[in-house]
Amino acid sequence: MEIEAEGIRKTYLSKAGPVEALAGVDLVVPSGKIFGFLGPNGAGKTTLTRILTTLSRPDAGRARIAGFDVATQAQEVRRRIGYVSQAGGVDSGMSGRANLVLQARLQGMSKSDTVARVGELSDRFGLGELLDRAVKTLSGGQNRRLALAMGLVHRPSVMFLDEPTLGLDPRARVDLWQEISALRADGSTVFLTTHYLEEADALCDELAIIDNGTIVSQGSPAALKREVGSDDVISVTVGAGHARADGARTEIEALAGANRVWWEGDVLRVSIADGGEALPHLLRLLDAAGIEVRSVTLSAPGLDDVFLQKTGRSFSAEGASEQKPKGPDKADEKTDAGQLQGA
Ligand SMILES: Nc1ncnc2c1ncn2[C@@H]1O[C@H](COP(=O)(O)OP(=O)(O)OP(=O)(O)O)[C@@H](O)[C@H]1O
Repeated sequence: MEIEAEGIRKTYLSKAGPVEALAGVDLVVPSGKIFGFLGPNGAGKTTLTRILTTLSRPDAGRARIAGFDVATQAQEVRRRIGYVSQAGGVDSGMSGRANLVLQARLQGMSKSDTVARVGELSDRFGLGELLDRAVKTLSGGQNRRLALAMGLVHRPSVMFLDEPTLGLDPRARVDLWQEISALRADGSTVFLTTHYLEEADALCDELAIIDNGTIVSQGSPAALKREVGSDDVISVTVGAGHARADGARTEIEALAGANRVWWEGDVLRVSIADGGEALPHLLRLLDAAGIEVRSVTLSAPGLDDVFLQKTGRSFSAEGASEQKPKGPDKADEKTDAGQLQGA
């Protein structure tokens, strides 16, 4: 196992009183996988990431990376991990190349190894002439690619990415997903925090969902959705023949796995166990009844259904909306980042 955590607890003391960020977290992450740590804002994702990357100490519990204890063998851990925080750790006044070189030297790499590695990473991330521009002139997506390259300078086997696509437009987000998938193809383990449900679903082999400092569910996205057991919903917008459609209702209700059939205006909805399997049968029934079908959609249960069932609240209502990346001025980020760079 590449990452193991047991009983991790962390409470922050703030002026307003104690904030329990992690209330006993257990995790096991196999190597060579993309592991998603999904939860709404404030759930505890960054706190756990900082503990696993040796930047913060838990109040209780133990964690190991590649078999090394994060508290007592921090140097060993730091050699094996890369961490891209929400702030990115990139100095925006310097060029990308200067950032990469600085990072490599801080990691103790020789000059010749640094030059070779910067060249490799430049090719790999298509950075090219972007490397010689000041970082502040780069787009959000280019900036994230540079931050990812910086995290990879010392060839870590485990990458921690804290909200890697936060604030990016959909195109740049999908580009970055490809880069993250390529890390797995190279054999790295990726631990990724996100509050984007579709990102967790599309990218991760396995997921843990955290809420209020507690893991509420863990498994592959498909297994979590199966566990919830929600039906697919087929929605058919009908044209002429709407009135006649009710004549077919008994047969529609008799379709295998159908649990509920109802109308919303001119849209017929069927809640059914396996929508893909039932869809052709449903369309044949409607056709036989002389009903004009204008459009059809099939929606499968999503991770939002999993969150709803496990917590009793909807994910989107929990502040999981768009937000800006945290700046480097986030509490104790600067001082702690120095620890990792100095490793
Ligand atoms: N330095 C700190 N002092 C006091 N409270 C803190 C501190 N850092 C985090 N917290 C609180 O601990 C809880 C967990 O925060 P954390 O940043 O780990 O959540 P998160 O899941 O990463 O959120 P986000 O998605 O917004 O990044 C929140 O209630 C947060 O306000």
